[in-house]
Amino acid sequence: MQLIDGKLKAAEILEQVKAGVEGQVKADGARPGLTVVLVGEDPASQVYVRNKEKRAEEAGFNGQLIRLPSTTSESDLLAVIDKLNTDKSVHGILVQLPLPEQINEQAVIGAIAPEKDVDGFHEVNGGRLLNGDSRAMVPCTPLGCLHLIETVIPDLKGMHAVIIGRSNIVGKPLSMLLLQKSCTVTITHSKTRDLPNVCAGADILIAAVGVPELVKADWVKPGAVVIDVGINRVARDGKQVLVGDVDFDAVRDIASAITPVPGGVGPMTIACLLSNTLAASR
Ligand SMILES: Nc1nc(=O)c2c([nH]1)NC[C@@H]1CN(c3ccc(C(=O)N[C@@H](CCC(=O)O)C(=O)O)cc3)C=[N+]21
Repeated sequence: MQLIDGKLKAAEILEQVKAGVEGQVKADGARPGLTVVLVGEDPASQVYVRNKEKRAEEAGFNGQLIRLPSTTSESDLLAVIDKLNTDKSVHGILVQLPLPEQINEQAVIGAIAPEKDVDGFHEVNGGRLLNGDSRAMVPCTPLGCLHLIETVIPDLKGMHAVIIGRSNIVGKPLSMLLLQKSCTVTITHSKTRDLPNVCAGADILIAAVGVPELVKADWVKPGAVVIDVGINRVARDGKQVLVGDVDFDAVRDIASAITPVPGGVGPMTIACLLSNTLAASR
């Protein structure tokens, strides 16, 4: 079994992005800028946002974090986004999800200028991805998954990819990326009948449901490539640990290659975010 090292691949991408950022600064004197908007104090969000800031700084971006109280109204948040949309020093805008319940997420995402939507969540970018339009800003986690898959399978033509999870941020966009690479794509979800058996037909199995260690050994075809998008905090022996959606210890000897959690898809998400931001600044 080959361990797919997301940390290493992410570091490679970040080196390239860093060089691109410096090139961009020399070319037009302006440093690419990423603004992250964090509403409320969700502890997991705080960790992610801090990681993003760190990586952005290392890669030479102008990073800005806007913290707003959890009581912020939708119209106040929309006003902040309006300002960022017209600010020429801001090339990428990321509004950390989830948002507090008084705020409509789709309305907020739809208010971001599509060319600054480095998450790729705006409906214009979703539509472009669906159409295979190269102007699409592609969501970071699916893009990171694709890069990791391509490190072990350079030519994806005709491969059967099975995705567990149909979310707007992972399952659906990833299905479009893999279809574009001429995979045969199956999207499964909570109502799928005989899920283990469907998964066992996969050459490439991607788990993105948020159920700790759902995927067991007999769900995996021998030699399959397994990508674990899950990040679940669970208690084990009185300690908090991170586990994925795949039962790693059971599956590792059946798969030909597998991503770990942590150190797999997570670091790739951040690397792709910064690569999207560099592209936005161009
Ligand atoms: N608008 C928006 N865009 C996002 O991209 C977005 C978001 N909202 N909300 C939350 C999720 C989650 N997310 C992660 C990114 C990196 C790691 C990551 O680097 N994880 C490390 C471990 C981190 C740890 O130790 O907790 C790893 O897997 O190795 C995890 C999770 C981005 N998200």
